[in-house]
Amino acid sequence: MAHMTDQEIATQADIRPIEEIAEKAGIPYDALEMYGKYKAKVDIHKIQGDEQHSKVVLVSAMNPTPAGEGKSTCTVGLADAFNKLEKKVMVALREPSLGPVMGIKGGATGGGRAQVLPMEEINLHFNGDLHAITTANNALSAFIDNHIHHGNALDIDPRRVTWKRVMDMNDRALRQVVVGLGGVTRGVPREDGFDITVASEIMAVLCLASDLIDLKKKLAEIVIGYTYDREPVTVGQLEVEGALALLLKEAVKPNLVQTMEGTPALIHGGPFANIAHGCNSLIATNTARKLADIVVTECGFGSDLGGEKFMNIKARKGNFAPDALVLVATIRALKMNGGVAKKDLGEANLEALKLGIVNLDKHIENARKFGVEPVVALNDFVTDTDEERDFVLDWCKEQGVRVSLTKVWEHGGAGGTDLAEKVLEVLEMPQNFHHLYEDALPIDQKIETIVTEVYGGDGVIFTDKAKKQLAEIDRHGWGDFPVCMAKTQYSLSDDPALLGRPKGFKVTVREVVAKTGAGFVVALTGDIMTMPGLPKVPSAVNMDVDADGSSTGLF
Ligand SMILES: Nc1ncnc2c1ncn2[C@@H]1O[C@H](COP(=O)(O)OP(=O)(O)O)[C@@H](O)[C@H]1O
Ligand SMILES: O=COP(=O)(O)O
Repeated sequence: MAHMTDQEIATQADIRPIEEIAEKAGIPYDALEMYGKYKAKVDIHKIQGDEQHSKVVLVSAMNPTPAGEGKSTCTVGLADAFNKLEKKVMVALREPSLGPVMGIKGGATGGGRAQVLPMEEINLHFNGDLHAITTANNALSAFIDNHIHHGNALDIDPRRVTWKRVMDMNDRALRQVVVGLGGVTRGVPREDGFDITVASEIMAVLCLASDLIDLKKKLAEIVIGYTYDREPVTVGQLEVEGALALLLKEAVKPNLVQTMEGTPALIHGGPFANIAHGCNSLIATNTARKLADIVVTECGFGSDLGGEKFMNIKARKGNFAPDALVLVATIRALKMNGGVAKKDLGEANLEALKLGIVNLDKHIENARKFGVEPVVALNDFVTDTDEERDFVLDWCKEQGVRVSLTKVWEHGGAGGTDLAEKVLEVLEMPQNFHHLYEDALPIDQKIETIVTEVYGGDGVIFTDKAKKQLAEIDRHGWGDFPVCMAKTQYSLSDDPALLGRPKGFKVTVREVVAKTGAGFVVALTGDIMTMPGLPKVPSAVNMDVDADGSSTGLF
């Protein structure tokens, strides 16, 4: 299998009609809205069940290499392992963005023998949710500029429109643009810019809404900018929340697909975890909780990003708690955190491993800060050496943390049964989950808490701009919102070059932006960008499609 690509493996897999998968999941046929033979959307109002009976296993990771350490792969493989152990299990994943697909990161459907199917369709347009979110976001931009053009009754200051256009592609050329050029018939000139769709507040609102009506309520509460008197202007004041909800009425339904071993999977919502909250939707997770005894779900990048935001944002707003946390680690990521250059990560290097393991140590500590017991999944690469594997396994045992040499990429569910057994031990333990901070803590202190407790930093430097924005947030009464940190995924700090377990650093917060529809405040740190750029040689150059529609190069 080593010579086969993920796409080749997925294409050769035995895929079942989606009705069979729905039946296995306990989803009634009349709740399905078919999207071809192998995909469907689910009408959640036709799903019965008690969410509280389900156990939630969250899959996070250590700080990753640019390729990713196998969270999606281990999420799928662990669920397949539970399936092999005859547990009633479902997977809840985020859906891919075309930015990383065409760029460098790849898709979000797992890998090897631990993938969700149909991989090509999921990684390209899937059921159209990302396009619907892009359209709703940009329709709002059009409504804003149209309002300003036609008399501006709400007195919107064109210099203070905070709502940005989006595109689901990495395009640095669109980070800053000017719209409304060409004279009086073409609108009012103003600066604008594009974010990538997965950083849109529309995405965040869709992921945190409980249903379509709640979505519409959250949409109405989005602040799109400020008046000349610095007062916030909302979507509700533009009276377009109904139109936006209409554009999203299909996208708000979760998508049912399957793993290569026939385990039911709900894929819905796809915010990145470095620039957004990095968790799939509450609708999908709660639907899975109603249907399955165990839900395996993932969050982006490491415990410092997706993990922290799952605990402090998604679990808080969803009023539930994770029952176990799987920390995916790889020998290659440990070596990178021990100072090995990316090009040399394939070479055995025990010394670097000993240095880099401090990064994993911090992520184990982070899990326990939330009162959630971690299980380390050492995601095994065929290039790893026994000496390296043994060092990590022995180290974990010395630290008193459960660890499993996980081979789901190579063997599917059969490669994850040891991991599943260890997770089951944790699921038997009493739940001790707690948030890191209470709602009433001021925003700046929430940020300080995250930086010192989760990142291991010494404190926060707020720019003058951020300080002014904090004061405005307090003035408008948004201080109770949780915080969504926008930070590099490579380092615990805001400096991507600081690997391992940096100490004595401060994080610089350059901007603090209230997302009043989603109900959180985004703190932009370091040089993080909300519109990524493409690499010099994007993955796109390896892609092709022939006359019968069969594609190549989708990793
Ligand atoms: N154990 C493994 N051996 C080889 N390749 C792997 C392994 N685990 C993951 N991969 C590959 O690494 C890439 C990233 O995996 P993915 O699960 O998407 O990571 P993440 O979700 O953490 O970003 C995928 O191409 C996948 O096939
Ligand atoms: O938001 C980032 O998610 P991954 O860790 O799955 O790339």
